[in-house]
Amino acid sequence: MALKGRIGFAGCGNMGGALLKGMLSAGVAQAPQVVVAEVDAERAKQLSTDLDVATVAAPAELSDLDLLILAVKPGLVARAAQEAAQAMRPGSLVITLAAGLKLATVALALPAGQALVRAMPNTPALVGKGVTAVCADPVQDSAYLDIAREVFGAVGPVVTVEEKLMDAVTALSGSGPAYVYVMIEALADAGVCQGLDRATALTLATHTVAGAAHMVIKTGEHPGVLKDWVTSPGGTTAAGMAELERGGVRGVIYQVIEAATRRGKELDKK
Ligand SMILES: NC(=O)c1ccc[n+]([C@@H]2O[C@H](COP(=O)([O-])OP(=O)(O)OC[C@H]3O[C@@H](n4cnc5c(N)ncnc54)[C@H](OP(=O)(O)O)[C@@H]3O)[C@@H](O)[C@H]2O)c1
Ligand code: PRO
Repeated sequence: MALKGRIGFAGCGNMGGALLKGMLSAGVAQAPQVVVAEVDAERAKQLSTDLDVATVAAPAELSDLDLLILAVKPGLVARAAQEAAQAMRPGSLVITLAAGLKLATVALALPAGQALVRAMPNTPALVGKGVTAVCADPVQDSAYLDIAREVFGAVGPVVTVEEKLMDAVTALSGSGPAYVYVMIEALADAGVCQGLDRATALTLATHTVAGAAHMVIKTGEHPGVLKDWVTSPGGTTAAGMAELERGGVRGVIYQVIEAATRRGKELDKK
């Protein structure tokens, strides 16, 4: 379904840009509805050239918005929200993408009663393969959460969580693509180490990760079952698995998610 009304972005870098491109490609928004406030002049020029959207230099120049997406770094959100607040129409919605920042913290920078949703998307939204968690104050009209689900539904599945779990979401799926890229890079490097040429190794590594993820999605099987399909008794995979376990990869992943979750909580206190 297409969104109605005017949509503004305050900041449109890696995440905002991925979301905007994904929304336009999916047809959930049309370029003439969108105005982007972006302080980076080069980035703004590229957005207007590549996506044909209107741009302004700062959130204070936004006007008449039905939806505002706050997509600046967490430390800049309060200021951008204060500047953009004058642009909001009655009945409008603000969506914050900021890692760590609680709804209550962002609400302090907005007029009393402004509808607000907190979302944690991820950058694969750019190619329509994102995944997003959303949350809102339970006393708020649930229609606003529906609008947010529509926005992010254009670029992948959307889950709704309690706000206390948003830092865990951020650690897992918000930051997660970076961990997977490291995995792809490491698989390719290790293939090169065994004599494969780099391009071949990268193709094999990338499609192995994508294919394995698709198997989980399409078959609905537990990843442990799918792992067993690959692992012949006494075979090559079992030999590799033994090294994975000796290296403590599962434990390291728990620590990674724990550290990133902790960092999310710190961001709200800065
Ligand atoms: N990147 C991700 O994977 C990801 C995933 C989920 C959520 N998020 C969240 O999304 C938000 C944006 O992250 P990002 O990685 O997209 O950051 P980013 O790439 O730095 O993009 C933010 C953009 O906003 C610009 N900007 C800064 N202050 C501004 C202002 N007052 N008005 C208008 N534009 C302004 C920045 O310009 P300058 O560079 O010149 O400052 C930059 O171009 C963060 O809150 C982050 O926690 C990010
Ligand atoms: N990128 C942001 C960060 O690293 C939030 C999730 C992904 O803080």
